[in-house]
Amino acid sequence: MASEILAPAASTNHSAISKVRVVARVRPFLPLEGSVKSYRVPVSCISVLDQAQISQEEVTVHLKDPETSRNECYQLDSFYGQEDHTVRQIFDKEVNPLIPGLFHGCNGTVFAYGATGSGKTYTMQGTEEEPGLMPLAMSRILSLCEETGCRAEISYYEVYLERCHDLLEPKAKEIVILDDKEGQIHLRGLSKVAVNSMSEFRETLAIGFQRRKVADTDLNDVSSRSHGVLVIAVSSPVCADSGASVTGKLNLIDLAGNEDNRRTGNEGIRLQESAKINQSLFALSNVIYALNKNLARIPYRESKLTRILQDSLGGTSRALMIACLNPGAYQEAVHTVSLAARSRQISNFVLPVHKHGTPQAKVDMQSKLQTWLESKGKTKSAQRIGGFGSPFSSKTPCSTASKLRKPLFNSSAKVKKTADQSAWKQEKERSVTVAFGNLVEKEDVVNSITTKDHDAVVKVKFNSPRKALSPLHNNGIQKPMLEVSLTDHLLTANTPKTPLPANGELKSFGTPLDKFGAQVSTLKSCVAQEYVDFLNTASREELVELKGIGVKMAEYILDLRETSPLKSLTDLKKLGLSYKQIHNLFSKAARGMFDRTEDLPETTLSTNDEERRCNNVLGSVP
Ligand SMILES: Nc1ncnc2c1ncn2[C@@H]1O[C@H](COP(=O)(O)OP(=O)(O)OP(=O)(O)O)[C@@H](O)[C@H]1O
Repeated sequence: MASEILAPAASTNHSAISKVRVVARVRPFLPLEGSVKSYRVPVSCISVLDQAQISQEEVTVHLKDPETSRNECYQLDSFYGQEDHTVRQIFDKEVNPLIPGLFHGCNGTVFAYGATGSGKTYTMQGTEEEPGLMPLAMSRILSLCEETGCRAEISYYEVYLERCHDLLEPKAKEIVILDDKEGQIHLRGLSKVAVNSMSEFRETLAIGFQRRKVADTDLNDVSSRSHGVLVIAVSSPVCADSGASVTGKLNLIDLAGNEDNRRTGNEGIRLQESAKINQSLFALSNVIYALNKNLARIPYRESKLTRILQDSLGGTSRALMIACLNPGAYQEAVHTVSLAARSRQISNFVLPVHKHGTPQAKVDMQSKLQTWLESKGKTKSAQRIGGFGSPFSSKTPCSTASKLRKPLFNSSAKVKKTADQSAWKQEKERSVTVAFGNLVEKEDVVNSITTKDHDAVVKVKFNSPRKALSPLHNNGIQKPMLEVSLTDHLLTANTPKTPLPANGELKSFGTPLDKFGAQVSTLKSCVAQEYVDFLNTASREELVELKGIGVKMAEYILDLRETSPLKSLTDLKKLGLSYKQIHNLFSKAARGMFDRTEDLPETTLSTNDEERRCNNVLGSVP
């Protein structure tokens, strides 16, 4: 057994394209369920269309609302119904096959996804009587470690209110999520504990379980308020010849559940937790959507959860998703299974992670991947895999994509840059364009831009379910200035850095009043854009100093602008600031600019003073 496990990766071919495997697990009805709604035996809304399919490679999951008879079908990889009582069955068929790969340096991720109360924690942690996937996996890994002389270490952390906390060795400092140039995720500050036996494992983890945030809600007495992640790392002994060691990691993730707050009865902190949970799960659905649509930019940075799952969705880990289902909750089941079905389309490119990998090996693997993709007619995916998380790429995930995006900004966005704008800023603004591709309400293609850079033609589609910041197409289109009201113009001013029109250009505006109106309008637009630029570059402290932006909003802006810099002041509205707050923010920034003379401290201003003030304002316009 040991020799089979430690055989070189090449001979056992652990490097491969690996689709995310998705299975459904339906928990049984709980004692109180069913009797609440009626006295009849409760009927499950979830079944498999053809029972004979269960042993096949694909199953059709049928969801039917017993009250309205609405129904839907989805294809998944496997199905575990209410009658399959043991988690061991899932372990043997689904998780166990991932374990030998760890000993070759391949990473694996198992994550339980589903609505609150659907049985995620039960499946992952289990109970004393029925161990869950976490202890079952540890037990198997320990027995293989014994045979092979490998070492096992565990880490356990939670993502609570968008912050990562070590649960084995609590610290004041948050754990920092980093990715290396090969796209691998690293957690700075996370402790590791060596584990040699199951009793050590249980003892260590029990403390972590107690520290994890759990609370009583109307839908679950022991509802997880955080995403909990157990990492089991397996390291081979250091090779005497090469000094190399191989480490493979298994992430076992118990996600917090989607919550419908009309039903949870959540208030106060529970509601805040719930908002963060739902936000991160929404980010997860955006990532899955973007991967399925082969979008050039995958919004991993929208939440901590998607950051930690980055390597498992479109990266280099093997991944298993367990869609946990409550048999009495039709709408929740539709939501969970539809996302699960979409996750099945995602491909990862699994390869062993050797601490001392040779460049030659990487090049060979790249050509292998390229050949495979070309044979499948999937060269677009090759670009993505090359760009996101591929160990073949020496560039950061953004760099490949931004190369593709570059011409978009030169030709269609028509952004006028001042000489002092840094390359960093340009890069950020580039990423805005594609980021907005993911932010439009309808799933239909609502806009597409074709542009040329050298010989390549890049077509970017804007087709995502989410609406957030300004869509790109606003960028190049300007309303005639005189038709725009003052506040309208301030809040939508997204023509960056337009210099004031020269007198000659204003002739077409007709009367002197029209000209003046146009100049004022442009001026405001410039100041608004300056302000947006400031918001995109200011430090946390500078943001906090702004009236109306508290610490939380400052941090939210910092987080968000990493991937989707603000395009206009309207974006602040979409971040949750009220119209009045934005107005106050802006008017403070532009104080003095529009004051009437009687508002000023001096009652009279000389022409020179007015000129000077005007020059000051104009001086800020590039
Ligand atoms: N297979 C099962 N057999 C028996 N009881 C189960 C099973 N799965 C779940 N349960 C019970 O259902 C309830 C909800 O399960 P659990 O806490 O695991 O849900 P969850 O999805 O983790 O919820 P949350 O997202 O709120 O944390 C618990 O009381 C649990 O004991």
